[in-house]
Amino acid sequence: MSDSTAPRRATTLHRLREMHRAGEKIAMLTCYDATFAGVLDDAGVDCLLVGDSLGMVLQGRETTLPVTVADIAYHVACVARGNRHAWLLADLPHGSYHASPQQALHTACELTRAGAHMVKLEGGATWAVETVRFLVERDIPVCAHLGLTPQSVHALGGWRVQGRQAAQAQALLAQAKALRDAGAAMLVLELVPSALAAEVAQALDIPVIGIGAGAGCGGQVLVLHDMLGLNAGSAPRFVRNFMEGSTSIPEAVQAYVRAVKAGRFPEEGVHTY
Ligand SMILES: Nc1nc(=O)c2c([nH]1)NC[C@@H]1CN(c3ccc(C(=O)N[C@@H](CCC(=O)O)C(=O)O)cc3)CN21
Ligand SMILES: CC(C)C(=O)C(=O)O
Ligand SMILES: [Mg+2]
Repeated sequence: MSDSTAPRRATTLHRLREMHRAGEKIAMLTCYDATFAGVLDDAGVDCLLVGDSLGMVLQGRETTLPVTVADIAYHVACVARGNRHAWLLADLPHGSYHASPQQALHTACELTRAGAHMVKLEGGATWAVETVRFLVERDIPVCAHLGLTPQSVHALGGWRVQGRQAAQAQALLAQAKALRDAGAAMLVLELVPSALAAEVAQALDIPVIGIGAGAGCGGQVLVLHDMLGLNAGSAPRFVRNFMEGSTSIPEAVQAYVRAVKAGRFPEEGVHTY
């Protein structure tokens, strides 16, 4: 934990690497507007992600696939106005980076113009690795995303845990290393068994941020609405409602940050696979 008397500085990529080397867990939440950006930033959330999950939680769609670059850019601009310290990531939405590295660069620049510090893209196939390299060579920080990649939900056959079979697990580990070698500065691992996530996190020197991937990761991310209990009944198992035991939203977000930093969330066997 940093000295609470020192003025808080903006979270940079350099600072995230320092935190990771020092073993401090990184707390990330999704965020889609200026008011919540201020609340999350004040509560000590290190990274805000304008996720394409906004298609589901804000737009009411069944999947993230219909989300456009304009949708993400609009919410990035909103979040950037309310944020003061947090590192700001934006998802590259479905179909906005698959055609070519040039298309990915064009999309990434739209989002950096809107205020994003880093872009996140899904997948670990050769084309995705090449796209990561292309962006990083042009000084755009990139976060990779493996495991359950929601933009592939139809190809994967649903919201299913990934990497349960040994061959799948080895492929995921190899893809993670290739993405790191291509310059990805962060990796999100979604819905994978805890043991595999811990193995990946240990094999890489970059922060691995888990969602449904166990406490062996270098940090955690949740969808904001889920951790505020707004998805009750239909929330996946890896979600914890931090409004339980809190009397306000800022308090719930602080509880999330504390639980992540202390390694108390996620709990093995409760929120894990
Ligand atoms: N509100 C929200 N939260 C999320 O975490 C989220 C989204 N939306 N949208 C995009 C994806 C979809 N996600 C999901 C959705 C459902 C499950 C789910 O029901 N999983 C089962 C496990 C299935 C298995 O064992 O293979 C579960 O019981 O948790 C998981 C992730 C994660 N992402
Ligand atoms: C859940 C996170 C990792 C995400 O990609 C999103 O919110 O879109
Ligand atoms: Mg996403």
